[in-house]
Amino acid sequence: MDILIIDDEESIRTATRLAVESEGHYVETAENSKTAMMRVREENWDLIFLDVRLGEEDGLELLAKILKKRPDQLVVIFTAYSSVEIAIKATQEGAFDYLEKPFTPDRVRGILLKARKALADGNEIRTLRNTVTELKTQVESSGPPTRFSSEDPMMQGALDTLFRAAKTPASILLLGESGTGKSVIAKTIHENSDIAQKPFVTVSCPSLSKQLLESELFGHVRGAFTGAVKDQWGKVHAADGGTLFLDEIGELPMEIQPKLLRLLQEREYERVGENKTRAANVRIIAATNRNLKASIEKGEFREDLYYRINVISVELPPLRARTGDLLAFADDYLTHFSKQIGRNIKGFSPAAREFVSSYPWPGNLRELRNAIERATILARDEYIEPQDLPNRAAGAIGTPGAEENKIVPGADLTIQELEEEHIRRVLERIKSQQQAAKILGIDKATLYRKRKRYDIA
Ligand SMILES: Nc1ncnc2c1ncn2[C@@H]1O[C@H](COP(=O)(O)OP(=O)(O)OP(=O)(O)O)[C@@H](O)[C@H]1O
Repeated sequence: MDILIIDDEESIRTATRLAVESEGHYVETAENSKTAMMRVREENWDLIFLDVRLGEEDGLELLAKILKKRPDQLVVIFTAYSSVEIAIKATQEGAFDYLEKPFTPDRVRGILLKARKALADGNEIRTLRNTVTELKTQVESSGPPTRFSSEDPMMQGALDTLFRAAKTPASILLLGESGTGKSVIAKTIHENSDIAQKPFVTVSCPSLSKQLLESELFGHVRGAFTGAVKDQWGKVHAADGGTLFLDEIGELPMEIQPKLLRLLQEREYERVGENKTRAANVRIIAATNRNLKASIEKGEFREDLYYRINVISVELPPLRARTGDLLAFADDYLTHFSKQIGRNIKGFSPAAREFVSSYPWPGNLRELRNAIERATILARDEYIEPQDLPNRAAGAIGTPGAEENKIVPGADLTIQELEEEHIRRVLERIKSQQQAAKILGIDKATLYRKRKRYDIA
């Protein structure tokens, strides 16, 4: 584990360092809260030991700051013998455990074991969360029928290229705004390929930490990192002979990019913590809503990797540019959802049709689909009316009933509605996901999950 010891007394720093290092962990120390916070901001620490009294400074105040920055951080508080109240207060305020001074190496060992277990459990929970996201995506895609015809020349060209490329082993890069159907197309390309009988495996690049993502892709061996309690194969192995779909590849951390490049160039990879080189036999389809050329310029994406995945690249136009297709999608969704919930909705009123055609649908097909599903449930009559469509859409074209102004703290809103609207507005203003996540006080992976949950483009 990587461990930070924060104490103003040199003797305690040294004693703890020796006890921890003798167990094979990496240790750094800090003697005041300023240095400590700097290291907390810069690095991920598996465990932090923190003295409750840091000279003139209050260790509990520092605890609060650390947990604000990193809510899942494990912090063990050093307390003086018999100050039980402080130990209780610290654990109530989020400390993982406490250690009474003077302590024995055995007690430190006990805490290290407990921390290792907690980290392993945390990793498992994160992996499970990711699996749930995947399953949700699968359930979502088993919804309404998919339509692969278009009135729009750009979309026709894109579909033509994709269906021709499907039969070849070439890597494909799908570009387009969120919700334009990149994941659905990736699956369809696989189903129309010669390897359709083999697995189709998705990796969501932003939804995991760098370390978990690397292990998710390539697998790991026992002991490769904290929480790697047994050998595990990755998704490259799971997709053997089939297609590996890298969703949101623009979010792939720089450190993993050379490994993906090697996978594409040499068809080789290694599991994390192992030297044995393994052969990879997968076809890669990647998708992103980012401008990868701009990412290259900013030094966030490798140019050589870009050229490797860009063999066949296809841009899916946003829904607002496919006006000729809008109503066809809306009708498909309506037919599907009214059948699903057993309602006999005959169609859209002329005003609702006008509405659907003129709203820009920034969340693209995903937003349209959700709006129609909701309208099918809410419709009072046999025809969908504008007021059955979401308020956001209504507000956008100035229809009475717009409720934009009701989105204020203290109004009749659920916390979720408030959160959704806040995230939406920050993202409308701030284009960089990194910066938006910073403003919102969450990490990029959490922002990604929330965007998916609320269908925010
Ligand atoms: N060809 C299609 N026909 C009908 N509906 C579609 C089609 N493609 C996508 N959709 C609908 O839009 C939803 C979003 O599609 P998808 O997840 O593929 O978008 P995406 O571009 O991958 O989004 P993101 O960038 O956010 O991952 C799907 O769940 C589906 O309901």
